[in-house]
Amino acid sequence: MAPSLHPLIDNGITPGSSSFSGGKLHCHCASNQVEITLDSNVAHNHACGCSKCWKPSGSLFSVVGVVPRDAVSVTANASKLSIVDKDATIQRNACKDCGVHLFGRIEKDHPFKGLDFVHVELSDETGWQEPQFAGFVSSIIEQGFHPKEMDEVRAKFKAVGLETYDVLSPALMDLISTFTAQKSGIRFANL
Ligand SMILES: N[C@@H](CCC(=O)N[C@@H](CSCO)C(=O)NCC(=O)O)C(=O)O
Ligand SMILES: [Zn+2]
Ligand SMILES: [Zn+2]
Repeated sequence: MAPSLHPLIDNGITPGSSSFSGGKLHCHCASNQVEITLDSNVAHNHACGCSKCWKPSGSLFSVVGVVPRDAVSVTANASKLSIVDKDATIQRNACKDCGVHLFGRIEKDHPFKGLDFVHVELSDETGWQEPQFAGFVSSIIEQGFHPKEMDEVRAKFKAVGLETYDVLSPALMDLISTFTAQKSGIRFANL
């Protein structure tokens, strides 16, 4: 059987709703679930093949999007959260019991500072923005995926209408490079 990319992608993509304005996320614990309330839909939602983003078991990819950090609140069982890697750019807050990542926050100077990374599959609601592209695709090889099967993975994304990149999408890479240029003193007119 072909490996699962992600449950939100394998059987085709369901478009989100432009009027949807948020909902709740829950970890996978059977009881005392960590609950996060989001007062916003996600943006830049994407499949991520990197080794750091949380993936549902059996899936090669994570699906992760961003929300303004002011739109994120922990509304139950906050004491179960712990940061996976305090040195990482994205500080991923995971449930100590089930391992699910509830939100990832950037505290250092970074183009995405102010945005939290979240996984909408942890919500029962529908209307979340659908995945827009697949990023860090080649990174799955670093986790043991066979290099010769990469064409099949990229073809599956294409078949459901998603572009694949080995870092992030051009729009996001341009944002990162613009931030880096400005930090080094470059000023662009009419941005
Ligand atoms: N090949 C590495 C890549 C790890 C990586 O750089 N991940 C990205 C994307 S995460 C969501 O898009 C990143 O920005 N990481 C910053 C961080 O994780 O703190 C690997 O697979 O590990
Ligand atoms: Zn849990
Ligand atoms: Zn990632």
